Amino acid sequence: MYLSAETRLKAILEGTGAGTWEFNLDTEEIIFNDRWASMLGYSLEELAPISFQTWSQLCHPDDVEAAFQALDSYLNGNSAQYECVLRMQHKDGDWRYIHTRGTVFASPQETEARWLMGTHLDVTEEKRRQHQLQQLAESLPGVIYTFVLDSQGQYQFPFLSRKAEEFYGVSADAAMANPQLLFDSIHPDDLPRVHQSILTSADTLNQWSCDYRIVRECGYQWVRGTSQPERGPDGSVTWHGIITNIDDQKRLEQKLERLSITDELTGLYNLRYLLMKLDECAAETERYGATFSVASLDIDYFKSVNDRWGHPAGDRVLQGIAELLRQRTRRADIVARTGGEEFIVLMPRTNLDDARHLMESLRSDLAEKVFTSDSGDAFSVTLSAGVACWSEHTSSVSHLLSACDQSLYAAKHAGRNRVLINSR
Ligand SMILES: Nc1nc2c(ncn2[C@@H]2O[C@H](COP(=O)(O)OP(=O)(O)OP(=O)(O)O)[C@@H](O)[C@H]2O)c(=O)[nH]1
Repeated sequence: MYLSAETRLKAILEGTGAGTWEFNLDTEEIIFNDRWASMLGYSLEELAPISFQTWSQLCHPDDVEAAFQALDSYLNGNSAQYECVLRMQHKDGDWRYIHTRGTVFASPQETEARWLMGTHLDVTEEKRRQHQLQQLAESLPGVIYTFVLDSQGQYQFPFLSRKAEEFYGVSADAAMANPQLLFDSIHPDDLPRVHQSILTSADTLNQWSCDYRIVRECGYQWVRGTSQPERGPDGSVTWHGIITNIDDQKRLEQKLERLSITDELTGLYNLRYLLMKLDECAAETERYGATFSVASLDIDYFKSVNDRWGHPAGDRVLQGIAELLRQRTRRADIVARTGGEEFIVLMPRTNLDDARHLMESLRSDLAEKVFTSDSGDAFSVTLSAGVACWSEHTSSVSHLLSACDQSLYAAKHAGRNRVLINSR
Protein backbone atom coordinates (compact mmCIF):
# COMPACT_ATOMS: atom_id res chain seq x y z
CA MET A 1 0.00 0.00 0.00
CA TYR A 2 1.34 3.40 -0.97
CA LEU A 3 1.39 6.02 1.80
CA SER A 4 1.75 9.68 0.96
CA ALA A 5 4.60 11.64 2.50
CA GLU A 6 2.04 13.63 4.49
CA THR A 7 0.44 10.49 5.97
CA ARG A 8 3.83 9.08 6.90
CA LEU A 9 4.89 12.31 8.56
CA LYS A 10 1.63 12.45 10.48
CA ALA A 11 2.15 8.89 11.72
CA ILE A 12 5.65 9.69 12.84
CA LEU A 13 4.44 12.75 14.74
CA GLU A 14 1.70 10.70 16.40
CA GLY A 15 4.39 8.34 17.61
CA THR A 16 6.42 11.11 19.25
CA GLY A 17 3.42 12.43 21.14
CA ALA A 18 4.42 15.94 20.06
CA GLY A 19 2.04 18.78 19.37
CA THR A 20 2.75 20.84 16.28
CA TRP A 21 2.44 24.54 15.60
CA GLU A 22 2.95 26.79 12.63
CA PHE A 23 3.37 30.53 12.98
CA ASN A 24 3.39 32.99 10.15
CA LEU A 25 6.05 35.52 11.04
CA ASP A 26 4.54 38.15 8.77
CA THR A 27 0.81 37.82 9.35
CA GLU A 28 0.97 36.20 12.85
CA GLU A 29 -1.47 33.56 11.61
CA ILE A 30 -1.11 30.50 13.85
CA ILE A 31 -2.07 26.82 13.38
CA PHE A 32 -2.04 24.08 16.03
CA ASN A 33 -2.75 20.37 15.69
CA ASP A 34 -5.10 18.39 17.95
CA ARG A 35 -2.25 17.09 20.06
CA TRP A 36 -1.05 20.66 20.77
CA ALA A 37 -4.42 21.42 22.32
CA SER A 38 -4.93 18.08 24.09
CA MET A 39 -1.52 18.39 25.73
CA LEU A 40 -3.07 21.28 27.68
CA GLY A 41 -6.41 19.51 28.20
CA TYR A 42 -8.34 21.24 25.40
CA SER A 43 -9.83 20.38 22.07
CA LEU A 44 -9.07 22.70 19.14
CA GLU A 45 -12.76 23.70 19.09
CA GLU A 46 -12.56 24.84 22.69
CA LEU A 47 -9.61 27.07 21.86
CA ALA A 48 -11.21 28.58 18.74
CA PRO A 49 -10.78 31.18 17.40
CA ILE A 50 -7.08 30.35 17.42
CA SER A 51 -4.71 33.30 17.27
CA PHE A 52 -1.37 34.42 18.65
CA GLN A 53 -3.27 35.40 21.82
CA THR A 54 -4.28 31.76 22.34
CA TRP A 55 -0.62 30.97 22.86
CA SER A 56 0.28 34.11 24.84
CA GLN A 57 -2.67 33.67 27.22
CA LEU A 58 -1.72 30.08 28.01
CA CYS A 59 1.99 30.83 28.42
CA HIS A 60 3.27 31.69 31.92
CA PRO A 61 3.71 35.52 32.02
CA ASP A 62 7.30 35.11 33.28
CA ASP A 63 8.22 32.90 30.31
CA VAL A 64 6.87 35.02 27.42
CA GLU A 65 9.99 37.17 27.43
CA ALA A 66 12.23 34.06 27.33
CA ALA A 67 10.33 32.77 24.30
CA PHE A 68 10.86 36.05 22.45
CA GLN A 69 14.56 36.07 23.34
CA ALA A 70 14.93 32.52 22.00
CA LEU A 71 13.12 33.55 18.83
CA ASP A 72 15.34 36.64 18.38
CA SER A 73 18.43 34.56 18.93
CA TYR A 74 17.30 32.12 16.23
CA LEU A 75 16.19 34.75 13.72
CA ASN A 76 19.47 36.66 14.21
CA GLY A 77 21.40 33.51 13.40
CA ASN A 78 22.80 33.02 16.94
CA SER A 79 21.21 29.59 17.39
CA ALA A 80 20.50 26.75 15.01
CA GLN A 81 16.84 26.57 15.94
CA TYR A 82 14.20 28.25 18.04
CA GLU A 83 14.22 26.35 21.32
CA CYS A 84 13.17 26.89 24.91
CA VAL A 85 11.24 25.31 27.79
CA LEU A 86 8.12 27.25 28.79
CA ARG A 87 5.43 26.82 31.38
CA MET A 88 1.94 26.62 29.86
CA GLN A 89 -1.28 26.38 31.78
CA HIS A 90 -3.29 23.17 31.56
CA LYS A 91 -7.08 23.38 31.54
CA ASP A 92 -7.05 21.92 35.08
CA GLY A 93 -5.02 24.93 36.26
CA ASP A 94 -1.62 23.16 36.57
CA TRP A 95 1.49 24.49 34.88
CA ARG A 96 3.09 22.10 32.40
CA TYR A 97 6.67 22.37 31.23
CA ILE A 98 6.66 22.43 27.43
CA HIS A 99 9.79 21.98 25.37
CA THR A 100 9.22 23.96 22.21
CA ARG A 101 11.42 23.79 19.13
CA GLY A 102 11.04 25.20 15.64
CA THR A 103 12.68 26.33 12.43
CA VAL A 104 11.64 28.65 9.63
CA PHE A 105 10.34 26.88 6.56
CA ALA A 106 12.48 28.22 3.75
CA SER A 107 10.24 28.54 0.72
CA PRO A 108 11.80 28.32 -2.73
CA GLN A 109 10.12 31.61 -3.61
CA GLU A 110 11.23 34.17 -1.08
CA THR A 111 8.22 36.23 -1.94
CA GLU A 112 6.07 33.75 0.00
CA ALA A 113 5.28 34.34 3.68
CA ARG A 114 7.77 32.97 6.23
CA TRP A 115 6.41 30.19 8.44
CA LEU A 116 8.05 29.19 11.71
CA MET A 117 7.11 25.55 12.32
CA GLY A 118 7.80 23.35 15.24
CA THR A 119 6.76 20.97 17.99
CA HIS A 120 5.65 20.98 21.61
CA LEU A 121 6.69 18.17 23.96
CA ASP A 122 5.43 17.89 27.53
CA VAL A 123 8.57 17.56 29.71
CA THR A 124 6.82 18.14 33.05
CA GLU A 125 7.63 14.63 34.29
CA GLU A 126 11.28 15.03 33.35
CA LYS A 127 11.41 18.41 35.10
CA ARG A 128 9.77 16.88 38.17
CA ARG A 129 12.38 14.10 38.24
CA GLN A 130 15.19 16.62 37.82
CA HIS A 131 13.79 18.59 40.72
CA GLN A 132 13.48 15.43 42.86
CA LEU A 133 17.06 14.49 42.05
CA GLN A 134 18.25 17.99 42.92
CA GLN A 135 16.33 17.94 46.21
CA LEU A 136 17.66 14.47 47.00
CA ALA A 137 21.18 15.59 46.17
CA GLU A 138 20.83 18.61 48.45
CA SER A 139 19.77 16.47 51.38
CA LEU A 140 22.65 13.99 51.01
CA PRO A 141 25.85 14.70 52.92
CA GLY A 142 27.99 14.81 49.80
CA VAL A 143 28.37 15.73 46.14
CA ILE A 144 26.37 13.50 43.78
CA TYR A 145 27.81 13.20 40.32
CA THR A 146 27.99 11.38 37.03
CA PHE A 147 31.44 11.24 35.48
CA VAL A 148 32.11 10.02 31.94
CA LEU A 149 35.46 9.03 30.47
CA ASP A 150 35.25 8.42 26.73
CA SER A 151 37.42 6.07 24.70
CA GLN A 152 39.60 9.03 23.58
CA GLY A 153 40.43 9.85 27.22
CA GLN A 154 38.18 12.95 27.28
CA TYR A 155 36.11 13.36 30.42
CA GLN A 156 33.13 15.36 31.64
CA PHE A 157 30.58 15.67 34.43
CA PRO A 158 27.10 15.46 32.85
CA PHE A 159 25.64 15.87 36.34
CA LEU A 160 27.06 17.45 39.47
CA SER A 161 24.99 18.47 42.49
CA ARG A 162 25.18 21.99 43.85
CA LYS A 163 27.21 20.91 46.91
CA ALA A 164 30.25 20.83 44.59
CA GLU A 165 30.76 24.50 45.42
CA GLU A 166 30.88 23.81 49.18
CA PHE A 167 33.41 20.98 48.68
CA TYR A 168 35.61 22.21 45.85
CA GLY A 169 35.02 25.97 45.86
CA VAL A 170 33.93 25.62 42.23
CA SER A 171 30.28 25.95 41.19
CA ALA A 172 28.58 22.86 39.73
CA ASP A 173 27.82 24.75 36.50
CA ALA A 174 31.44 25.88 36.08
CA ALA A 175 32.74 22.34 36.72
CA MET A 176 30.24 20.80 34.28
CA ALA A 177 31.42 23.28 31.62
CA ASN A 178 35.11 22.68 32.47
CA PRO A 179 35.71 19.41 34.43
CA GLN A 180 39.42 20.22 34.77
CA LEU A 181 38.49 22.81 37.43
CA LEU A 182 37.66 20.01 39.89
CA PHE A 183 40.90 18.16 39.17
CA ASP A 184 42.85 21.42 39.60
CA SER A 185 41.59 21.71 43.16
CA ILE A 186 42.96 18.28 44.18
CA HIS A 187 46.14 18.32 46.30
CA PRO A 188 49.10 17.89 43.88
CA ASP A 189 50.50 15.01 45.99
CA ASP A 190 47.19 13.10 45.64
CA LEU A 191 46.41 13.88 41.99
CA PRO A 192 48.49 11.07 40.37
CA ARG A 193 46.84 8.56 42.74
CA VAL A 194 43.36 9.86 41.87
CA HIS A 195 44.12 9.61 38.12
CA GLN A 196 45.52 6.11 38.49
CA SER A 197 42.55 4.90 40.54
CA ILE A 198 40.12 6.17 37.86
CA LEU A 199 42.05 4.37 35.11
CA THR A 200 42.17 1.15 37.15
CA SER A 201 38.43 1.32 37.82
CA ALA A 202 37.79 1.94 34.09
CA ASP A 203 39.95 -1.07 33.24
CA THR A 204 38.58 -3.52 35.78
CA LEU A 205 35.07 -2.03 36.14
CA ASN A 206 35.52 -2.44 39.89
CA GLN A 207 34.07 0.15 42.23
CA TRP A 208 36.07 3.38 42.33
CA SER A 209 36.98 4.39 45.84
CA CYS A 210 39.63 6.98 46.60
CA ASP A 211 40.52 9.22 49.55
CA TYR A 212 42.18 12.50 48.60
CA ARG A 213 42.65 16.09 49.69
CA ILE A 214 41.05 19.17 48.18
CA VAL A 215 43.11 22.33 48.56
CA ARG A 216 41.06 25.16 50.08
CA GLU A 217 42.01 28.66 51.24
CA CYS A 218 42.00 27.50 54.86
CA GLY A 219 44.24 24.48 54.18
CA TYR A 220 43.02 21.20 52.83
CA GLN A 221 40.06 18.92 53.35
CA TRP A 222 39.92 15.13 53.04
CA VAL A 223 37.16 13.64 50.87
CA ARG A 224 36.25 10.12 49.80
CA GLY A 225 34.91 9.40 46.32
CA THR A 226 32.92 6.22 45.78
CA SER A 227 31.17 5.21 42.58
CA GLN A 228 30.21 2.29 40.42
CA PRO A 229 31.45 2.23 36.82
CA GLU A 230 29.56 0.91 33.79
CA ARG A 231 30.86 0.57 30.25
CA GLY A 232 28.80 2.00 27.41
CA PRO A 233 28.48 0.47 23.94
CA ASP A 234 30.82 3.18 22.56
CA GLY A 235 33.62 2.14 24.95
CA SER A 236 33.08 5.05 27.32
CA VAL A 237 32.88 4.42 31.07
CA THR A 238 30.33 6.19 33.25
CA TRP A 239 30.50 6.41 37.04
CA HIS A 240 27.56 7.43 39.22
CA GLY A 241 28.61 8.20 42.75
CA ILE A 242 29.11 10.42 45.74
CA ILE A 243 31.95 12.44 47.24
CA THR A 244 31.77 12.69 51.03
CA ASN A 245 33.71 14.77 53.53
CA ILE A 246 35.94 12.50 55.66
CA ASP A 247 38.08 15.25 57.14
CA ASP A 248 37.22 14.56 60.81
CA GLN A 249 37.60 10.81 60.34
CA LYS A 250 40.93 11.20 58.50
CA ARG A 251 42.38 13.60 61.05
CA LEU A 252 41.32 11.24 63.86
CA GLU A 253 42.95 8.32 62.03
CA GLN A 254 46.14 10.36 61.63
CA LYS A 255 46.07 11.31 65.31
CA LEU A 256 45.62 7.65 66.33
CA GLU A 257 48.39 6.67 63.95
CA ARG A 258 50.66 9.32 65.52
CA LEU A 259 49.74 8.18 69.03
CA SER A 260 50.44 4.55 68.14
CA ILE A 261 54.02 5.39 67.19
CA THR A 262 54.92 7.99 69.80
CA ASP A 263 55.81 8.02 73.47
CA GLU A 264 53.34 10.17 75.37
CA LEU A 265 55.71 11.69 77.95
CA THR A 266 58.47 12.85 75.61
CA GLY A 267 56.77 13.01 72.20
CA LEU A 268 59.60 10.87 70.79
CA TYR A 269 58.90 7.75 68.72
CA ASN A 270 58.30 4.47 70.55
CA LEU A 271 60.05 1.10 70.24
CA ARG A 272 57.51 -0.22 67.74
CA TYR A 273 58.17 2.57 65.26
CA LEU A 274 61.93 2.41 65.80
CA LEU A 275 62.02 -1.32 65.02
CA MET A 276 60.02 -0.74 61.85
CA LYS A 277 62.42 2.00 60.72
CA LEU A 278 65.43 -0.16 61.64
CA ASP A 279 64.12 -2.93 59.39
CA GLU A 280 63.63 -0.45 56.54
CA CYS A 281 67.11 0.97 57.03
CA ALA A 282 68.66 -2.51 57.12
CA ALA A 283 66.85 -3.46 53.89
CA GLU A 284 68.02 -0.25 52.19
CA THR A 285 71.59 -0.85 53.35
CA GLU A 286 71.55 -4.44 52.07
CA ARG A 287 70.32 -3.15 48.73
CA TYR A 288 72.30 0.06 48.22
CA GLY A 289 75.24 -0.46 50.58
CA ALA A 290 75.06 2.84 52.52
CA THR A 291 75.78 2.26 56.18
CA PHE A 292 73.89 3.50 59.23
CA SER A 293 74.55 3.71 62.97
CA VAL A 294 72.54 3.11 66.10
CA ALA A 295 73.12 4.37 69.65
CA SER A 296 71.58 3.07 72.89
CA LEU A 297 71.41 5.67 75.65
CA ASP A 298 70.62 5.15 79.30
CA ILE A 299 70.46 7.75 82.11
CA ASP A 300 72.87 7.05 84.95
CA TYR A 301 71.45 6.33 88.38
CA PHE A 302 68.02 7.45 87.31
CA LYS A 303 66.42 5.56 90.16
CA SER A 304 68.19 7.82 92.64
CA VAL A 305 67.07 10.92 90.64
CA ASN A 306 63.50 9.82 91.21
CA ASP A 307 64.17 8.87 94.80
CA ARG A 308 65.93 12.08 95.67
CA TRP A 309 64.22 14.74 93.56
CA GLY A 310 60.82 13.17 93.03
CA HIS A 311 59.10 11.44 90.13
CA PRO A 312 57.89 14.69 88.47
CA ALA A 313 61.48 15.95 88.41
CA GLY A 314 62.47 12.58 86.89
CA ASP A 315 59.83 13.15 84.19
CA ARG A 316 61.27 16.58 83.44
CA VAL A 317 64.70 15.00 83.04
CA LEU A 318 63.28 12.57 80.48
CA GLN A 319 61.59 15.46 78.63
CA GLY A 320 64.77 17.56 78.80
CA ILE A 321 66.83 14.76 77.27
CA ALA A 322 64.20 14.31 74.57
CA GLU A 323 64.50 18.03 73.78
CA LEU A 324 68.30 17.81 73.59
CA LEU A 325 68.03 14.80 71.30
CA ARG A 326 65.61 16.64 69.02
CA GLN A 327 67.94 19.64 68.82
CA ARG A 328 71.07 17.59 68.21
CA THR A 329 69.80 15.10 65.63
CA ARG A 330 68.97 15.59 61.94
CA ARG A 331 65.55 15.31 60.36
CA ALA A 332 66.40 11.91 58.93
CA ASP A 333 67.41 10.49 62.34
CA ILE A 334 64.86 8.53 64.32
CA VAL A 335 64.90 9.13 68.06
CA ALA A 336 62.87 6.80 70.26
CA ARG A 337 62.25 6.33 73.94
CA THR A 338 62.40 2.57 74.18
CA GLY A 339 62.08 2.03 77.94
CA GLY A 340 61.80 3.96 81.24
CA GLU A 341 65.14 5.85 80.97
CA GLU A 342 66.40 4.28 77.75
CA PHE A 343 66.59 5.87 74.34
CA ILE A 344 67.74 4.63 70.96
CA VAL A 345 68.87 6.87 68.10
CA LEU A 346 68.91 5.56 64.55
CA MET A 347 71.19 7.59 62.29
CA PRO A 348 70.79 6.72 58.58
CA ARG A 349 73.83 7.18 56.30
CA THR A 350 76.08 7.86 59.31
CA ASN A 351 79.37 6.08 60.04
CA LEU A 352 80.53 4.95 63.46
CA ASP A 353 82.85 7.88 64.03
CA ASP A 354 80.22 10.54 63.23
CA ALA A 355 77.67 8.73 65.37
CA ARG A 356 80.11 8.61 68.28
CA HIS A 357 80.80 12.35 67.92
CA LEU A 358 77.12 13.12 67.99
CA MET A 359 76.54 11.02 71.11
CA GLU A 360 79.60 12.49 72.77
CA SER A 361 78.37 16.05 72.29
CA LEU A 362 74.97 15.03 73.56
CA ARG A 363 76.54 13.45 76.63
CA SER A 364 78.53 16.62 77.46
CA ASP A 365 75.50 18.88 76.81
CA LEU A 366 73.43 16.82 79.20
CA ALA A 367 76.10 16.81 81.88
CA GLU A 368 76.02 20.63 81.84
CA LYS A 369 72.28 20.95 81.79
CA VAL A 370 70.69 22.03 85.06
CA PHE A 371 67.36 20.56 86.20
CA THR A 372 65.25 21.83 89.08
CA SER A 373 63.31 19.75 91.56
CA ASP A 374 59.80 20.69 92.72
CA SER A 375 61.34 22.17 95.85
CA GLY A 376 63.66 24.36 93.76
CA ASP A 377 66.89 22.37 94.14
CA ALA A 378 69.19 22.32 91.12
CA PHE A 379 70.69 19.03 89.99
CA SER A 380 72.17 17.45 86.92
CA VAL A 381 72.30 13.99 85.38
CA THR A 382 74.59 12.06 83.07
CA LEU A 383 74.09 9.36 80.51
CA SER A 384 75.97 6.37 79.16
CA ALA A 385 75.75 5.27 75.54
CA GLY A 386 76.81 2.40 73.32
CA VAL A 387 77.17 2.99 69.58
CA ALA A 388 77.38 0.46 66.74
CA CYS A 389 77.24 0.68 63.01
CA TRP A 390 75.86 -1.72 60.38
CA SER A 391 78.75 -3.53 58.67
CA GLU A 392 79.28 -6.59 56.54
CA HIS A 393 79.57 -8.56 59.81
CA THR A 394 76.08 -7.52 60.97
CA SER A 395 73.65 -10.34 60.44
CA SER A 396 70.40 -8.72 61.64
CA VAL A 397 68.81 -5.75 63.36
CA SER A 398 68.77 -7.59 66.71
CA HIS A 399 72.45 -8.38 66.24
CA LEU A 400 73.12 -4.65 65.79
CA LEU A 401 71.00 -3.71 68.81
CA SER A 402 72.76 -6.23 71.03
CA ALA A 403 76.13 -4.81 69.86
CA CYS A 404 74.92 -1.36 71.08
CA ASP A 405 73.74 -2.84 74.36
CA GLN A 406 77.07 -4.59 74.95
CA SER A 407 78.88 -1.24 74.61
CA LEU A 408 76.28 0.49 76.78
CA TYR A 409 76.81 -2.08 79.57
CA ALA A 410 80.55 -1.71 79.14
CA ALA A 411 80.14 2.09 79.52
CA LYS A 412 78.11 1.59 82.71
CA HIS A 413 80.66 -0.88 83.99
CA ALA A 414 83.52 1.49 83.23
CA GLY A 415 82.08 4.16 85.53
CA ARG A 416 79.12 5.67 83.50
CA ASN A 417 78.92 9.17 81.90
CA ARG A 418 80.67 7.94 78.77
CA VAL A 419 80.11 6.82 75.18
CA LEU A 420 81.64 3.58 73.96
CA ILE A 421 81.61 2.26 70.43
CA ASN A 422 81.35 -1.34 69.32
CA SER A 423 83.50 -1.74 66.21
CA ARG A 424 83.49 -5.58 66.41
N1 LIG B 1 60.30 9.74 86.50
C1 LIG B 1 60.20 8.62 85.78
N2 LIG B 1 60.92 7.55 86.10
C2 LIG B 1 60.84 6.44 85.35
C3 LIG B 1 60.00 6.36 84.24
N3 LIG B 1 60.14 5.13 83.69
C4 LIG B 1 61.03 4.46 84.45
N4 LIG B 1 61.47 5.24 85.46
C5 LIG B 1 62.40 4.92 86.50
O1 LIG B 1 63.69 4.75 85.96
C6 LIG B 1 64.46 4.04 86.94
C7 LIG B 1 65.42 3.10 86.25
O2 LIG B 1 66.27 2.56 87.27
P1 LIG B 1 67.32 1.45 86.98
O3 LIG B 1 66.86 0.54 85.87
O4 LIG B 1 67.60 0.80 88.31
O5 LIG B 1 68.59 2.16 86.48
P2 LIG B 1 69.42 3.41 87.01
O6 LIG B 1 68.97 3.80 88.35
O7 LIG B 1 69.35 4.48 85.97
O8 LIG B 1 70.85 2.81 87.08
P3 LIG B 1 71.88 2.60 85.89
O9 LIG B 1 71.09 2.52 84.59
O10 LIG B 1 72.55 1.34 86.21
O11 LIG B 1 72.78 3.77 85.89
C8 LIG B 1 63.44 3.32 87.86
O12 LIG B 1 63.47 3.90 89.14
C9 LIG B 1 62.10 3.61 87.19
O13 LIG B 1 61.05 3.76 88.13
C10 LIG B 1 59.22 7.51 83.93
O14 LIG B 1 58.46 7.55 82.96
N5 LIG B 1 59.37 8.61 84.71
